[in-house]
Parts: sequence; structure tokens; C-alpha cells
Amino acid sequence: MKFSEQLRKKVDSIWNASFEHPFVTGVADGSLPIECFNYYVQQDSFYLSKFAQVQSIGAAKALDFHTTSQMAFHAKSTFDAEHMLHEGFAKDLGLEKNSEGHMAVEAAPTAVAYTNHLFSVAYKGSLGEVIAAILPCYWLYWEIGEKYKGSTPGHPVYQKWIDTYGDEWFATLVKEQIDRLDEWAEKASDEEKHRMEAIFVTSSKYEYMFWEMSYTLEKWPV
Ligand SMILES: Cc1ncc(C[n+]2csc(CCO)c2C)c(N)n1
Repeated sequence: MKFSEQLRKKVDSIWNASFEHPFVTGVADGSLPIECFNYYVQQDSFYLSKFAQVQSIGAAKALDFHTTSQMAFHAKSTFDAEHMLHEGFAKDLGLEKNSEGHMAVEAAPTAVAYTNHLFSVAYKGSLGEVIAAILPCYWLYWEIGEKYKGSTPGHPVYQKWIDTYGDEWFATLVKEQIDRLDEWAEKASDEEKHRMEAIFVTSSKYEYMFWEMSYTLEKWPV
């Protein structure tokens, strides 16, 4: 069994909880209150800017020129695709920006914790560990896209969100990162593979928590 398949098996119950989370099912059937989606878009804007930095650290940690270039390309895709998608949502939803063009909100506890986890792996770990940390972001969204493809939420913004992750261009990016993980794992020690597995599980839990954070409009207690 490929290493990626082992990891996918390990997180099955965590990912199932994401598939069934009322934020996700609410986007698919249109029942999600719009303030939850607005909040998600604002928090995701913060998340994506950090995610692109983590991908760029991955680019610097690559062991060959081609992989450096591809990881940098992925960081740019986060800006071009994900960020632009969210810019469109922000415009459609009338969300406020500050003077630098960022969403005018404070990053919530879960968004801070998740991005700190990604940064900790990026600064301490190998490229294999960086891929293990960022892969659930790609792969989980891809499975959500596949699962809810064809849903008709009856809201243009929710429809666009569903359509984006069910699209072929996205599948190509995801498959490339899965292959990169498997290639790395072939040469990695058992110790490193254990670390990669633990990192993959932690990111999967944070993905679930990101839905929960958005659904409950999480705030700092003080
Ligand atoms: C919390 C959160 N997790 C994952 C994604 C999806 N995502 C973010 S960057 C990227 C790779 C480049 O497209 C993908 C798939 C998101 N938007 N927000």
C-alpha cells in the first residue's frame, strides 16, 4: 500500500466528520447562514496568506531545482486561485477591507493555532514533513468537491465554492502533491514517516476545527 493510502486510512474518521460537518453540508444544500460563510472567507484570507508562506519555505527546503520551482508555483497558485476566489466572494458578499487590502478582522484562535502548526513544521521539518502538513488542505477539499459535485445550493457564492473544488485543474494540483509525498516516503526513515503521519493527522484535525470555528463564529474569550 502506498504511504499516502496508509495516511488516508488513518484519518478516515476525522475526514468523515468534516464531510458531515454542518458547515460543509450547509454550503452544499444552501442552509448555511451567510454570516458563517462571511466569517470563513475572512479567516481563510488570513490562512491562505500564511499557507503560501509555508509552501514557499517548502520550496526552499526542496532537494532539487525542479521541486523548488514546483513548490513556488504552488505558492503562486494559492494566490492566483484560492485568494482570487476569495476576493470574488468578498466583493459579492460586500466584506470590508483595511487600508492594505486585507480583510478587516482579527485572526481567530483556531486559525492562529492551525497556521502556527504549519509554520512549526515548515521551520523545523523536512520537505516531506511540509508536504504531510499541507496535503490535507488539498486532498480533503478535493474529496469534498468530489462528494458534493452536482449539488445545487441555490446560492451563487456557495455554488462557486462547490464547483471550484470539484474541478479538474484542482485535481491535478492535488495528485502532484500526493505523488510528491509518496516519492519522499520511499526514501524516508521509519522515524521520519512516523513524524509525517502525526503531522498529517494534526492538520486533518485542524481542518475539521476550521469548519467548527466558522460555524460557531469563534472569538477570543477576552
Ligand atoms: C482552511 C483551509 N484549508 C484548505 C483550503 C484549500 N486550499 C488552500 S491552499 C490550497 C492549495 C492551492 O490551491 C488549497 C487546496 C482552504 N482554502 N482553507
